[in-house]
Amino acid sequence: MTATVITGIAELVTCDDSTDDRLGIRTDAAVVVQDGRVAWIGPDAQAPSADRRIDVDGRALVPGFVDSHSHLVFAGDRSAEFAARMTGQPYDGGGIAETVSATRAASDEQLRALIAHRVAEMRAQGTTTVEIKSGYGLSVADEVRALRLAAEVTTETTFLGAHVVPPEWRHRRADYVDLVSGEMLGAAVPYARWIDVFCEPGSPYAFDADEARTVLEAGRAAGLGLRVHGNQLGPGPGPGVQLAVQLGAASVDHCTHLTDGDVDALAGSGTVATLLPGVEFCTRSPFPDAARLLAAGVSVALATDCNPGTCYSSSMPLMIALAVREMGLTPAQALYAATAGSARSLGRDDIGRIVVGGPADLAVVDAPSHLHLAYRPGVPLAAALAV
Ligand SMILES: N=CN[C@@H](CCC(=O)O)C(=O)O
Ligand SMILES: [Zn+2]
Repeated sequence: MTATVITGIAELVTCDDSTDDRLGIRTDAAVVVQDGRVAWIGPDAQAPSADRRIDVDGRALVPGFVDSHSHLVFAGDRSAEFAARMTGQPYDGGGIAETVSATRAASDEQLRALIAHRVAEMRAQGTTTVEIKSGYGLSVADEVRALRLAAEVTTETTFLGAHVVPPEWRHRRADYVDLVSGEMLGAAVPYARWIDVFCEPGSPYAFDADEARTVLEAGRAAGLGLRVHGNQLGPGPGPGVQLAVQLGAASVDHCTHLTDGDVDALAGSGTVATLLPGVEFCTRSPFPDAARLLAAGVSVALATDCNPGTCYSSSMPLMIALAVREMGLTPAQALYAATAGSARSLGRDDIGRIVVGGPADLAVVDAPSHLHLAYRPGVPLAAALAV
């Protein structure tokens, strides 16, 4: 039962919703951690003695980031696809098949090492919870393997057998949808908490609204929570947001192209809009207007979508900076979306906040306030604090 007191905190961001900006900022505070949980928060001058002291020496302490959308289980390299895109090639999801081949060819040990490296990279930038999707296996055995390996590092695992129709099934789409909603789902369920679908009607690779509904309803019947990749490729209305709201999905992710009707539907729902600004950045797409979503009363989350195709970045601070610069969020709104907002998209109220009794998932920012996360883009200020 070792207790640690953290002192020297210039700004403590609790995200306890107690203030107008929802950050619940306290200055001159100290935090005591015992057995991995926050045991006490109070004025620095009244900090109790403890077995161990960490002096953060005038830095900010914020909730560890919650990265609620990632695809970390993959092998291979698509940097050439990125370079081609920067010369004008559009993103259409076709490159996913290349990652599927490389991932199937990798051994468990190779994939485990790749995942561990990426998770460490995230922690080094302040992320303490990560959701990880399958979706580069696309056979029963390869999807189960991806989820089994993901479950070794997180409880937030998502079955994405409906990422794209793999090449060997492209002329039998309906049969692939049956496989995903039947045998593959049954094998995936023991390792998954969520099910997700890439719903994009104009794409030859992704799934239309009817196909996506079939997969999601099967997932729900099997006890999984629902998530949707929706309204990414546009322009033009995509059915992903409407489907997510109709089915009561926890989150619809991307939301790059939204109609007024989509915003209204989200505002009247419990579905979180998870924005992935790294994708717009890396695919040269228009950024969605996050301020418009918040003004309408939509719950907004931020995540990296770390994946080899549309955004190979593991950096939540970069997402915060992009959301402020390109999506109209204030630094406070962006930080909230990257912590408590993202936790909400995972149906979690125990993470993304610093509260007594909650887990000590903490990130230290090498600056006097959270403002520096957006103010100093690309500078490695944030890191998870090992207590
Ligand atoms: N849109 C679908 N899936 C990923 C990209 C996957 C890839 O291109 O490898 C995304 O979230 O952007
Ligand atoms: Zn994704």
